[in-house]
Amino acid sequence: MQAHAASERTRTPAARAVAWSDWVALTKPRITRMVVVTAGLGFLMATLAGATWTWAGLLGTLAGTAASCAAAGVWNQVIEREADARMSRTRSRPVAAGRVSPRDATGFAAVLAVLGQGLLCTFGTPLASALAAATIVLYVGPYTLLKPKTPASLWVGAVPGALPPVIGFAAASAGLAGTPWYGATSAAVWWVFGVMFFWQIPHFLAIAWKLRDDYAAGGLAMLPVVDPGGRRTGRQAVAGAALLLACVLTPAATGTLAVWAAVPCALAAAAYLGLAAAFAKGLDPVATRRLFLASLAVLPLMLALFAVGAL
Ligand code: HEM
Ligand SMILES: CC(C)=CCC/C(C)=C/CC/C(C)=C/COP(=O)(O)OP(=O)(O)O
Repeated sequence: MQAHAASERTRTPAARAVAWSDWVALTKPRITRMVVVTAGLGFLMATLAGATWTWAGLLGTLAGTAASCAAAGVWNQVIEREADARMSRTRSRPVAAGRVSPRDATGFAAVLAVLGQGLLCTFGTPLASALAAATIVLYVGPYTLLKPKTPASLWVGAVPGALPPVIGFAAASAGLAGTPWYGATSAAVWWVFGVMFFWQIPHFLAIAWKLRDDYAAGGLAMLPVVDPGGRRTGRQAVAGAALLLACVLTPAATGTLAVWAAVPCALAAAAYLGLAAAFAKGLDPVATRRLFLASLAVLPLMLALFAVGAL
């Protein structure tokens, strides 16, 4: 019995069959789900602008985006395995915990990336595939590599975080270029990019402030780790929320977003800004939690309003 237990402990990850749950966990299913929803929103915006709707186009695009996002998440876990192993939130991840070898995970990511690009080229457009490839590169390259070095990684990571609606739009918009709708709706999609980009700043700073000890243990230079007093963290959260509000007011003023959609959107952004200001002032657990929870509520509301209110 003891000999058996010892041999269990000394088995390498490669020698043991990987459990299905670990393949699934490697794909970061929660972030992949959000990415699929926001890519679907971009696809919907293109079809509302007159692009041809097909189920094959939609499902192929969503599957291709999901596979691309999963590939990015798997590669990220290979690169960050040592940091992940030091943080309580991430130490049970499959590569960090040694249940999947970096080599197997890298192979899995490559298969997912090729599958994703194939699906996007076949059921979407080459432009959508190129944008997804660029999203993977930005996330796995600059963002992941900058995390241990500088808090500016957040502003870099917000780019791949905001690109999925643009990918969905590009996948559905074949044949749409040149039509009167195309220019207006593609402008609206870039405002959606802006909304998602700036929304992430308070979203993440609230999380990182709460988890600052964990990020410090992982050796990641998130803003709350290098700014223990929290002044810069609070200021950047307020700046992100203020720029988010500008991403609602500007398209409303230029006629890209209908006023009936812009009003509730602006109210949501203003409430988010108020909560970011309260967070910056107190930096207490209640204000931090409120800002995080508000981030989860305002994003779906604003994205839905942009999808139906874009002119
Ligand atoms: C720089 C970009 C981002 C970073 C660093 C980030 C980081 C995180 C982290 C660490 C959590 C876990 C919080 C916890 O365990 O308490 C989280 C939660 C969450 N994030 Fe983000 N996030 C980013 C972008 C996004 C984007 C683009 C979306 C949606 C499209 C999103 C949606 C969510 C949601 C819904 C949750 C709560 C539920 C869950 O954990 O899945 N995040 N985020
Ligand atoms: C279509 C496609 C390729 C989409 C990929 C987009 C993508 C992965 C966006 C994620 C945004 C982001 C920076 C999340 C945090 O990652 P993190 O590494 O800080 O999270 P962690 O701390 O949980 O590891």
